[in-house]
Amino acid sequence: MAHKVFKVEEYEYPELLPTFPKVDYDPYVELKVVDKGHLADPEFKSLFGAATKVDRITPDLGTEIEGIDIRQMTDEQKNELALLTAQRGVVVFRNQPATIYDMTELAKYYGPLHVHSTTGIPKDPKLNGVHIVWNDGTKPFDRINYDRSSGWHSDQTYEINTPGLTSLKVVTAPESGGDTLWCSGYAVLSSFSPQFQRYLESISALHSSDKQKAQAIEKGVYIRRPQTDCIHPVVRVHPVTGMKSLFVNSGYTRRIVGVPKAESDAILNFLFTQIAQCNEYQVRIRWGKDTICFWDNRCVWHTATFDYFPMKRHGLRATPVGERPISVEDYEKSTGKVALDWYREKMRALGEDVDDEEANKAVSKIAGAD
Ligand SMILES: O=C(O)CCC(=O)C(=O)O
Ligand SMILES: [Fe+2]
Repeated sequence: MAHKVFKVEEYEYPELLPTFPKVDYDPYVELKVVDKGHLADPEFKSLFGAATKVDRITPDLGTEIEGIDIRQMTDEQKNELALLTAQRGVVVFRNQPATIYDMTELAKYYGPLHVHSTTGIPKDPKLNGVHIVWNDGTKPFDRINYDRSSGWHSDQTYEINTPGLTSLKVVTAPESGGDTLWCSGYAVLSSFSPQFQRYLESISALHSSDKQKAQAIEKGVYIRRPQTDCIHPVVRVHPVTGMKSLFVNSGYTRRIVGVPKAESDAILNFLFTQIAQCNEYQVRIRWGKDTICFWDNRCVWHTATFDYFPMKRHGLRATPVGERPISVEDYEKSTGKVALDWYREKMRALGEDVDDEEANKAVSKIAGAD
């Protein structure tokens, strides 16, 4: 079957299509980033006070806010957005005239921008910190080779400082389809037994850009920074919420370090499957004209949906990096606080209590241990 041809000259945003310049970036070194969420009013008075509607899309993650133009936010509102996204995982704004230049300015408020080493960037060098999502709608989705579980990922976890408060605007959305899903890393972790959580808290994993680089080489794309791999704790603590989040993903996590390969494979496969299957901890957002979604890449995963052939889809992402992932042990040592468990905090907020002893007993009963 002959595929239709995409004509740049007929397209609305030709200047925002991906380019692959032959430039060399320096390798990343660790950056000190202090999260703006620390400065926020926990009651969100500035942000919610100015909003006309605040809707919790699911009980556990995703909030949609109406009545705010993100270009006009005060510093107080920006700080509250950081805290809200750290708590709710995803925050959605509709009808936003903000351009990718506005989104880039806002992202810089939160931290240094991540500059990608292989994916397409707009030709304006001022936008070299922008990641482009682009599907020209000329090729049907490859159903045969698609690895379903590998769709779920968090962004660029092979870096030392991994992305934090990320925003995406789909400037050309298909008429229907092309939704994005997010899943809560806090909630998935808390769904495991206390024993298994303790094990996960004690290990680290290798994250790699290997596959992304190999794909780029296959397409003849120039690699703008040498390959980066990094070892991170499997459970990281969000510095603002103090909550533990599961931090492995099928896109970039290759190996749990220091354990037999069979154990690493079994555990990673189990975790990746859980992420894809926990629909009670997921939210699915339909893009409309001028929708902008913010997510906290430290505590959610995301995946796109390829159901829109032969329509086009074009997204622009602004990505500030956060702190180098903090393990439970380091967090507790450096702050003197106990890292929090999402489910316990949720129950506490509902006036209930959860006893680990009880949970342990329940688990051993199910396992037939007594
Ligand atoms: O296209 C999407 O919905 C998400 C793409 C993505 O993974 C990203 O921009 O990081
Ligand atoms: Fe992504």
